[in-house]
Amino acid sequence: MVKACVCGAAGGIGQPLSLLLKLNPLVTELALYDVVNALGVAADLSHIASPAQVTGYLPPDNGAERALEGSDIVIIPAGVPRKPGMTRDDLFVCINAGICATLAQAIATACPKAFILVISNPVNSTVPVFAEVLKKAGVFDPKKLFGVTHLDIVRASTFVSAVVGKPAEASGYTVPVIGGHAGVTILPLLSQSKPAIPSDILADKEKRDALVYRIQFGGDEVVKAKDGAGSATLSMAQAGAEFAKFVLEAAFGGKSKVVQAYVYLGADSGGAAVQKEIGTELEYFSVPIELGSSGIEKILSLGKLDEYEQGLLGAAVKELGPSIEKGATFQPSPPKL
Ligand SMILES: NC(=O)C1=CN([C@@H]2O[C@H](COP(=O)(O)OP(=O)(O)OC[C@H]3O[C@@H](n4cnc5c(N)ncnc54)[C@H](O)[C@@H]3O)[C@@H](O)[C@H]2O)C=CC1
Ligand SMILES: O=C([O-])CC(=O)C(=O)O
Repeated sequence: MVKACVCGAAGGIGQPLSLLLKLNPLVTELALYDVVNALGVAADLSHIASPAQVTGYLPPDNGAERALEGSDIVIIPAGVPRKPGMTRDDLFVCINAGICATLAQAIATACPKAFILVISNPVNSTVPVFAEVLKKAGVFDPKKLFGVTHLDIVRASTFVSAVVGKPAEASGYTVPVIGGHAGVTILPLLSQSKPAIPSDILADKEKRDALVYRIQFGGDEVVKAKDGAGSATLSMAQAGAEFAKFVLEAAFGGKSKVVQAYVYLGADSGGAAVQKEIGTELEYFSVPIELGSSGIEKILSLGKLDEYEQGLLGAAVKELGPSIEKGATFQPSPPKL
């Protein structure tokens, strides 16, 4: 029996993400929480013939806590998306930090042992918000908190295939992406791609710059194309559902998996060795992790970065420091649920 809860389930990401979770055979109970339309989305999905029993919850009568109660995994795409001209950082002050703090508090009360997958932006700061609220409540488990950066990995794979000139499905490029989830903090390790990217592409600075830029600013490409109607929703839903599947298969299906996610590297996390590789004691970074039955089984080495990637690392670290600080020091005056 596996209970999944989606917070922000009626939104652009929330709806297709909930659909994909409804289709995941490991999920037997799916609770959908939102401040609007959660009951409608739940009724709609409940007509699909798959194992998960779907229920919807709105804020009245502690709806968030009732939705979260006993959840094994919570996936959070609640909050406001970007419009053209905005950075992800603008969303923090806007409202998302407060929403995240409120939901973290509800999780601490209702399902403190759940795996927590944070999609709400800016991930570089919202994950520290979650960690701080959970720490204060005495229930923080660094092995179970993930900033979802999986869309960057999905994009890297797709864009590399396009440059190499092979269909994405057939070529199956897997490119590790480390760092954070905003602009230059997104650090694709093209030199570690499997299969390897042809060396003439990596050696061509202009081609490599363009490829790296597209991966780092893929989110902006969608924000611009949607022209005021939000940011990536469908690709994010697919990436979020895939990442959730990896976590669930490792926890409940006996299948361990190595992926990258934005995780806590501070005290007692097992992150000291990777902090040495990064060259600073940043408390959060997207790093390769081995998933197992209790979440992060092991934080793994970044592997060898080539000279080009070493150059990108400096810029990523410089921007991440203040973003983490902002999240970690956020003083919640949460909106009413
Ligand atoms: N991590 C990543 O790679 C990505 C993150 N995002 C982020 O995901 C978030 C959601 O994006 P969209 O789904 O496009 O936005 P959306 O506006 O379509 O949906 C957000 C949903 O959250 C709900 N919501 C607002 N306050 C809430 C609260 N206190 N509790 C529960 N639900 C609440 C809204 O009612 C809405 O249904 C944004 O912050 C966006 O920037 C988007 C794409 C990729
Ligand atoms: O760009 C945005 O605001 C949404 C996002 O995080 C992405 O698409 O990577």
